[in-house]
Amino acid sequence: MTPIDMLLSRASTDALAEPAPEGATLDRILATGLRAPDHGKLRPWRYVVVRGPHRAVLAELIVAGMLARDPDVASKKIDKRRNRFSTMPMTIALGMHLRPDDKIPLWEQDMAVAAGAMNVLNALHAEGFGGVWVSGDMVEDPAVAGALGFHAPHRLAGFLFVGTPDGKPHAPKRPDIADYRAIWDGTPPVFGADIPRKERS
Ligand SMILES: Cc1cc2nc3c(=O)[nH]c(=O)nc-3n(C[C@H](O)[C@H](O)[C@H](O)COP(=O)(O)O)c2cc1C
Repeated sequence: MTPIDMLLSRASTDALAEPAPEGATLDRILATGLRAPDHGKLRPWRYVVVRGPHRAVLAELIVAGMLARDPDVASKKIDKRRNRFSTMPMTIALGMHLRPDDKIPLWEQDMAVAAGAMNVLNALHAEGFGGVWVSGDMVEDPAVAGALGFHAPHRLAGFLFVGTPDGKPHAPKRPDIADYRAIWDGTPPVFGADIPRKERS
């Protein structure tokens, strides 16, 4: 598979089984995150790997936050979240070590973290693993972020669920690049993606 075929074939999935990457393989995968563009060399990426019995501890923290925010939250919702966080082979909390007073704007720091996460997802795929980036109200929960080591202004950007894809094909239909690229001719381009389907020729 060429490198571009590898990038084009990556697909998010939460249908994940053991094994998840470990040791030197995991470090190599995470090291790709640190190759993301990073204006000002602020190095905002932080990865917290949650494995084994600690998954259930994180799941309970997340559930406690859900109940604190809404004591009437549906038990189905709680069960689903508890189950996901305690059974995914591995969760990687995506931390953002942010510097609000730096001359590099915060949005650029956020983007460096996002670019790093994308590299990690691609590296997982390249090594035969899989994953998905998830978020939700727990990302904003200071108790969850604090337990993982992030106190304001530092914060979470979400979680990667990581493991080995369950074997079923994960090949979602992708949009056509023709609708998302333009060759600029000096006038503002109109993208096919922004034209309602029924109005497209
Ligand atoms: C910051 C961020 C947060 C996301 N949060 C969720 C989420 O909570 N739940 C979810 O199903 N997908 C979430 N997604 C989308 C998935 O990660 C994924 O991109 C989507 O399912 C499409 O799959 P693909 O990556 O194969 O295109 C999030 C993506 C990003 C970038």
